[in-house]
Amino acid sequence: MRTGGRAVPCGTLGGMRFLNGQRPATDLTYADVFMVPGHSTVGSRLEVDLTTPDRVGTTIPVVVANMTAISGRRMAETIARRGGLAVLPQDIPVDVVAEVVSWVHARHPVYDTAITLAPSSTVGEALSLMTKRAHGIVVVVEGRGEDVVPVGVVTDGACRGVDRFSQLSQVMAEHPLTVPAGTDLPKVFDVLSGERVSAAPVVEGDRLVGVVTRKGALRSTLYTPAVNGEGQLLTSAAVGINGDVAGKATALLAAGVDVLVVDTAHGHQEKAVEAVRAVRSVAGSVPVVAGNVVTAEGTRDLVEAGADVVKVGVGPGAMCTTRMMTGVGRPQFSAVEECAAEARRLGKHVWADGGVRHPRDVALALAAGAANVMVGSWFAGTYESAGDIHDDGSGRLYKESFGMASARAVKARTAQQSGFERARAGLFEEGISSSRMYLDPARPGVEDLVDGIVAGVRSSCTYAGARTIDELHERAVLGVQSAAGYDEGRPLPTSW
Ligand SMILES: NC(=O)C1=CN([C@@H]2O[C@H](COP(=O)(O)OP(=O)(O)OC[C@H]3O[C@@H](n4cnc5c(N)ncnc54)[C@H](OP(=O)(O)O)[C@@H]3O)[C@@H](O)[C@H]2O)C=CC1
Ligand SMILES: Nc1nc2c(ncn2[C@@H]2O[C@H](COP(=O)(O)O)[C@@H](O)[C@H]2O)c(=O)[nH]1
Ligand SMILES: [K+]
Repeated sequence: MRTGGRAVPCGTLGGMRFLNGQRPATDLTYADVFMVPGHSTVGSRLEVDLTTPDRVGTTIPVVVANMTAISGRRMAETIARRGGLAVLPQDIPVDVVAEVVSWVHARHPVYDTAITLAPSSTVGEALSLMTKRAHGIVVVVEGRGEDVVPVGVVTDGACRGVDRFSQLSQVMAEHPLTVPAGTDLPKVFDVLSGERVSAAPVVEGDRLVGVVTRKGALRSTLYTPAVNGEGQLLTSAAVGINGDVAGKATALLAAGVDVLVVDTAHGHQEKAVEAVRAVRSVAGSVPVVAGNVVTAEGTRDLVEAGADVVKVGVGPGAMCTTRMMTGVGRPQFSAVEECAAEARRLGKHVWADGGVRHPRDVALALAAGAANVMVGSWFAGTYESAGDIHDDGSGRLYKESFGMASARAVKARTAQQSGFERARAGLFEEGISSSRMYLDPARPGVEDLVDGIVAGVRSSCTYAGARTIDELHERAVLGVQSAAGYDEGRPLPTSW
């Protein structure tokens, strides 16, 4: 594609613009801006294709941030099944990453992994495992390993008011409804609805292969899993910029990692640029994502070092104290807009990283030009995040989250160093060590949050008249609003 004799990568004609051409003099963040509807020929939100233009393999623009309290194996499996990607943190030892990656690659692209226990297991064990996943059942099985046969199903309701030491054989529903693998998904939905069960084991012959819920069957008709060339659920892992970067990247590649992320707070430092070069030199065709930066210059340096995707965001994260500690950072909407424009000029892409609290923020990041959006803390308060679940005493469930530059994370990351070095590193904390992320009782699973994001973004696209993420960026018209303007957009749960 050519404009005025200058080669422009596909999808960059136009780009977003400000209402009445009024580009503000100050930098903006998501809450500062709104999108105005434009003439649209997109007749249905289902006509919108949210496949990301960064070609990493995601079919929705959602990447789970590489944070220890959030991104683990269950998050990776669940989010990839719906088309997103979870990045495993740099602090996880390579052998553990290898084990997680091969486990995620072996998951079913349609059916959720079952929580299984033996008939002799206890109600206490079932209750402690039930909150690890959103589907709400434990499948009681006979047999070992991968070859198990379901003999019963236990729900949370069946465990209520029962002694925690009771055996599951005493409380399980025997001869449960099972769904043969491959059954037409609308039919699965109808059968589960007709039988008034929310979830059922899926079997091949007698053998358990997973669990399907009514919502899961519905979702599988709306979402396309993110998979690699072998059809396995997509995986990603982060590598830091210290030590033997090429060696660690090589080990991650040998483990089967599908997308590599070079992760550091200050991506526009020489050490980070060298780390990107080192990773690029061993990565072959595997996409390399690198960050974080907030300027066109930073973007250019990382792209020139070999990044396919540049990660944008300094200081917007919910666990992040960088701006309060240092005064450094940049309001995220403007950071994404500038970096995305530079990356597109170079034929590359950016991920918007941090500060996402509502579906609107994802839509606005894409309008600014991001190809994908990274979400951390918002997903901490879900069944699938890596942390353990707690009750705050009033019955509300929460998970603990912490920043990756917090004293807590630094302590874990520097465990191999001397006490002196660890104490010194701990002085430079730029994140909070403990926060409570409550589960929303109406949306306790990460897929519930993804449903909201995807519904919101599909709708944004039709308001803008866009069928794809590239078109949303090209067609978006943005305005700047006051705090009162933002407030007006909030729903009102009670009268005023
Ligand atoms: N997006 C964001 O706003 C931020 C994200 N984070 C996240 O926290 C985690 C830890 O990252 P990071 O702190 O880079 O740790 P890393 O362990 O990855 O190492 C950072 C390296 O960069 C050097 N460095 C130089 N200047 C800085 C600086 N201003 N801030 C941090 N390091 C600097 C450090 O040296 P030395 O220690 O000797 O100074 C160290 O060698 C990552 O997951 C990162 O993404 C952290 C902060 C901001
Ligand atoms: N300055 C810090 N930034 C951090 C820390 N831990 C994570 N992060 C960044 O935040 C995003 C996720 O943002 P969120 O608003 O969705 O939670 C993550 O990808 C990192 O870039 C930290 O300790 N300090
Ligand atoms: K912050």
